[in-house]
Parts: sequence; structure tokens; C-alpha cells
Amino acid sequence: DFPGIDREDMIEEMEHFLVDNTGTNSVPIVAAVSPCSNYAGFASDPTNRGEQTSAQWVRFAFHDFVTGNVAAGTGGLDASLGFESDRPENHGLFVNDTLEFLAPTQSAYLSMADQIALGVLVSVAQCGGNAKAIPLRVGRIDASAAGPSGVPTPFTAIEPTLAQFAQAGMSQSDTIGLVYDLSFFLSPNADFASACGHSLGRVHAVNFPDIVGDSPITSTNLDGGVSFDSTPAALDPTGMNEYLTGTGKAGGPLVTSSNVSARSDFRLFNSDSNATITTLAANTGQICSGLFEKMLNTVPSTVSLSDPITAMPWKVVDFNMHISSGGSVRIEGLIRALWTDTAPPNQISYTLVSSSGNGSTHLSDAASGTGSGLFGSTTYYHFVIATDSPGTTGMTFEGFTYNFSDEIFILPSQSTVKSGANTIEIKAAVLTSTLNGGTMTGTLYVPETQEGTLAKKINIVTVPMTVLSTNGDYTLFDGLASVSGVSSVIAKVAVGDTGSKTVKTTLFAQD
Ligand code: HEM
Repeated sequence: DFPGIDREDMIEEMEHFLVDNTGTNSVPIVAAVSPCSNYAGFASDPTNRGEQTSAQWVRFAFHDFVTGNVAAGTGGLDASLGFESDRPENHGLFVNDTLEFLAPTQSAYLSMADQIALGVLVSVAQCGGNAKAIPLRVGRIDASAAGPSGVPTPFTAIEPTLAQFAQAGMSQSDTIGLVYDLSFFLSPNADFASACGHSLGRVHAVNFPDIVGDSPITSTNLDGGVSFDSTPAALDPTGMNEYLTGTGKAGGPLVTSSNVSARSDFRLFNSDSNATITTLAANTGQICSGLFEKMLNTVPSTVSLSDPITAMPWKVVDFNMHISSGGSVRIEGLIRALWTDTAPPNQISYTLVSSSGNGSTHLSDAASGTGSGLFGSTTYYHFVIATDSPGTTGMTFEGFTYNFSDEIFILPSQSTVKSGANTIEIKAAVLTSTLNGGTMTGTLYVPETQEGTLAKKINIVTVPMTVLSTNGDYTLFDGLASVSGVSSVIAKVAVGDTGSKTVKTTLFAQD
């Protein structure tokens, strides 16, 4: 994690991306794979391209992860693939389409690799799988350079293919006898992997003319996509059944290609006389979920992943603090309710938590926004209230507690983002007693473009802060920084070891 960024904020950001799919406060990631056949990439004439974003995202995760080395603790899901898009083994639009789509939402809270994991999960969900079957964790760290090559290609022989999967932690030694044993689900092997992946998407003639020829390219299939099975927009056993029975697509181009050396799926499935593929066809959902989870959680040994993200029934978002010239503090934000069956009330009663123990109870504004998504419906309520300051430490409602500190805090509505000038001005307040003659420093976490990949890197910019005024018990500071871009920037201030909550600069006044 980046220094100064709390795990809790990373978890809440991922929860937000997972839950807020449409409507108020929504993130467009699930929409990109809705329906599963959708193409949200950047090639011209997208509707006739013969491409599918869900399949691209799953393939991205596979190519990124499979060059990992579990024994050495290196590689895995770290977005290094972005630096490797020129390699023949990574041929196709999928690398850069994926990164270009996800770069704007990358931040110090969520790395590109975390977003790739999310992308696989929501693709599974939108392609007929169960979003809840894959626990999603955060904390992946993006690579800053290319990793080793070694993604198996259709022309790679079976032994080195299995060896590469084994190096990345996908055991080849699981046997049919273990099918109903838990260890089987935890160590899926290479043929399961490709059967799950190849339930979605296509081999494209523009990438692999030596496998499918040029004839698939038409005015409505510009990249000449040839699907693996009859249902390329469903994660299902159709492809395995078609392979086993020789019907429909009969396993797809990597089984049937007239170029025999390109029949990598045939070699894999046949390496144990079709025993595992037969089992998999009967247990697709469960086994593919387990496999994808393992793939997403293969990370360098330096990474410690969070516990699985759970959807939060109640949450505070867009939390803001204000101060008057006399030093009284107001808090403002949105309460989010997440629900499935019973709609929440039209106003939410909340109680402030104060160190004096005298919490006061208030009502939010009436419900003012709604949305929906994989985990249910959302309802948003605005609240704003003067607090007893200093000494108010949080608010509780519906059994949920949101903590904050009125010791040191950013003042978003008095801070400004100037997108034309690429400057960010931070204003913030600190208790004069905490300041104790010291000074305040600001930090901006700025996603920046970098050489060699479309993924962003987070540049940590230190912002010198100067005293602006004294407001009651507080001293206000002000600092200005030039940044390379203002999108998805996060801000924080600190006095010595005492740091504020981090704040998204989208809450700042936009100029
Ligand atoms: C020996 C192993 C594998 C080989 C040789 C292989 C090869 C290929 C090839 C040649 C394509 C066509 C790409 C294009 O033209 O756009 C493809 C597509 C795909 N692969 Fe694999 N693959 C393997 C394993 C996997 C695994 C383990 C997964 C996921 C778990 C996976 C997921 C996908 C997906 C989703 C697509 C469709 C991409 C799209 O439609 O854009 N593959 N694969």
C-alpha cells in the first residue's frame, strides 16, 4: 500500500466499485461487461469488431498471472502485462483495451492489478456466473517494469505448457480421484484453466491467421473472431460438451484448427484422455470460480492481500468537513443504504459520537438518489450537521459506526482543482494544540502516465502548506501544487505523525 493510505479506504473503494453499478455514485466497470457480449474497447467501429470486453479482461488476468513464479514469490497478478503488449505471446487488442478502460479509475486506493481482479469477477457475474462465488481482495501492487515472458501459445508443446502453469502454481498432478476432494478445487490444473477461460470469447483472425485463416474477417466481424463454443457470452459448460460430443464448435479453433500444431486445447484436454474435461463439464461453475480466485490471488510474496470484500449494508461516502471563521465544525456527506427486499426509510436517524459522551441524534435529508447493482439496490441520503468540536469522533446509524477526526482535516469545499491549469489547492484545519508550533504538510497521490504501459503509476507529491488563519481552536493552512493530471487524485495532510483522513479531490471545488 502507498504510505499514508489506509487499508480501510482501499477496501471501501473496492466495495464501492463492486456495489455501485448504475445510478447515483456509480462506477462504469460493470456496465462495460453488460451484457457479457458487450465491447467497451477503443477500436474503431466497435459494434462490428468481433471483440468482447469480458473475454478480454479474463484473458488479461490469465496472461498477467501465468508468468508468475510462486516458488520465487515473483510476478503473478501485478499488471506487468501492460509493459509486455508487444510480445507475440500477448498479441491482440486485449492488453491495451483493458488498461485504457481502467486507467481513469486507477488511484492510490486501487491499483491496476486490483482493478483487473475486479474486472474478472464482474465478467464472471455478467456472463452467467455468481459474483459472490469469488471472494475479492485488495492490496495488489502494480509492477513498474516488464516481467519474464512465457505465456503458452497455441504452438507451445504440452510439456512446457504444463511446466509454465505449474510454475504459476497451477498443479498438473491433481487426479480424477480427487474430484470431490477440497484440495482438488484449491489446485485446479492447466486443462481446467483453459476450459474455463475458453468458455468466453474468440480466436481472432487478425491475431492468429495461422490458426483460423482470413475468411472469418467480414464487415460485421472486422477482427475475424471465431468463438470457442456456441455461447461465447456465457461462462458455461457448452464448450466442453461440444468438445466431448463433437457438436457445435467441437471445442473451437484450438481443438479443430486445420493447423494441427495449433491444437493446444486438444493437446491439453487429451493429455489425460479427456477425464478431467468430462468432470469439469459437470461442475463448471464451482471449479471455474475456484480457479479464477486462485489466479487473481497469485501475487508477489511482497503483497499482503486484504480479507475478502463484503458488501456493506450501510456506509458513508463523500464525507466532507467544513469550518466557520469562529472555528465551529460541520460534517457533511451521503449515507448509502444497500438493500434487496425491503426499501429503507425515507430518512435515516444518526447519532454523533463525542468524546464527552453526549452524542446528539439527527435526521438525514430525505432519500435523494438511487442505484442498483450486483449486490442489490442503493439509496442515498444527504446529511449535514454542526458538531460539538473538538471532540466528535464519529457517527452511528442502523448499527454502523463511521469514524472521523476533528483534530486534523481537509476542507474539500474550500479546496480547488483547476483542471485547465493542472493545479490543486488544498485547504485544511488542525487543532492549534495539536500543531503545537509545528507545521502541516500536504500529500497528493497523483496517477500519472508512464513509459511502456497504459497503466498509470502513482506519483506522491508533497505540498508545502502555509498558515492561512486562526479560526477558534483551529489553525487553517493552504498549499498549492502543480500536477501532471487531476483525475483520481487523493489528498491527505499531516502534522508530524498525526494524519488526516484521505480525501478524493473530486470533492474539491472544480474550476
Ligand atoms: C495453454 C493455454 C492457453 C492457450 C495456448 C491459449 C490461447 C489462446 C488464444 C490463441 C486465444 C485467441 C486470442 C485472440 O485471438 O484474441 C485465446 C483467447 C482467450 N483465452 Fe486463452 N489460452 C490458454 C489458456 C487460457 C486460460 C487459462 C484462460 C483463462 C483462465 C484463457 C482465457 C482466454 C479468453 C477469455 C480468450 C478470449 C479472448 C477474446 O475473446 O478476446 N486462456 N487463448
